[in-house]
Amino acid sequence: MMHKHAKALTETVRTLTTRGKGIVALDESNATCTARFEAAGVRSTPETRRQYRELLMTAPGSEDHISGAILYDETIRQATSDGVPFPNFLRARGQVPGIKVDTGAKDLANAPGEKVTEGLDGLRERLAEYHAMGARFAKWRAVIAIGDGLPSQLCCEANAHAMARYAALCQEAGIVPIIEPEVLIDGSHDIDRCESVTEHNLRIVFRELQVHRVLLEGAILKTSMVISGLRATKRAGVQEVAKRTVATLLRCVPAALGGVVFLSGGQGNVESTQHLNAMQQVAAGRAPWPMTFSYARALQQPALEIWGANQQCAAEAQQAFAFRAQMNALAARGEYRQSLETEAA
Ligand SMILES: O=P(O)(O)OC[C@H]1O[C@](O)(COP(=O)(O)O)[C@@H](O)[C@@H]1O
Repeated sequence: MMHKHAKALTETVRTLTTRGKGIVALDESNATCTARFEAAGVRSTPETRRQYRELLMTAPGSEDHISGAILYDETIRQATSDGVPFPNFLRARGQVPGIKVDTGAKDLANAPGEKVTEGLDGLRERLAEYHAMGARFAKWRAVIAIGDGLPSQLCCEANAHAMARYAALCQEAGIVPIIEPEVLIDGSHDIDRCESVTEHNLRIVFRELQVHRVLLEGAILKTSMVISGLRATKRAGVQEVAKRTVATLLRCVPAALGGVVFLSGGQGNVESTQHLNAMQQVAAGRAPWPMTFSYARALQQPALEIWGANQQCAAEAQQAFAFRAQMNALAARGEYRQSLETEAA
């Protein structure tokens, strides 16, 4: 069956995964944004959130490295200080505006310690509105926790089902779905455990996408890396993470998929860049889909610290953001070297 929006969807995928560019996630829900602002010493209000997102979106030079930005419902309705709606601003700069459409991960009934992501109610209508505002891609994040006996089959299946329904509705609206099943880094598990959970879960996700007739060419996977738990006694090194992640993706992700992007999930900034670079090198000539970044924290953190300490330092914060975007853009080509971090300083 030819999908009625196949052409538009695959074009959006192509723009988002342009070689040497990646996606910035600016879609923190108000609760997450407030927690990050408070840690940086900033009061979280609609206006401070708008100022901060404007600072990042308008950072000079970042447009060379960023293909699209994921916005939050509040943000997509906001505008630059000159009154240009954010989605219009992005489009004028050649960047694709995107929108987070899930309404958050809630406790999953009968599954203690596990969550299911909500947001399907009214989604068709919300997607039509976002499309009219200029959004051409969307994001939905499910969280899979590793623990004693976790994740359960129930949790993986409930989340995959919801994600597939979300993806099908997005494509019906001419919007590229980013499907983000995040295997959380929290815990003391080793990399073997992360690999088997990631593999098991990805198989369920792609089976469900197929059941719901999702056009793989018009969809993007946003995944966590195969990595040791944060509290693991012996954490795997950069090369190991790269090899395991690429091997797992090659095993589970159909070749027809439009692209694979990574979340940073609590890794350090430089660490996230190193991992992307190493994965690109490991995958060279083997991966059938483009791979790039879709980081929130790993792109924003230095900028937020500068701006949080002194809101007069907006230009410096912008430089810090554009710099991380540049480092990750190099990593997306497999051309990053850690010495570039200090050379620039
Ligand atoms: O506020 P939420 O919905 O919990 O989302 C948290 C963040 O997680 C992400 O999916 C991934 O971000 P990180 O790269 O910081 O892990 C972002 O897109 C999003 O802003």
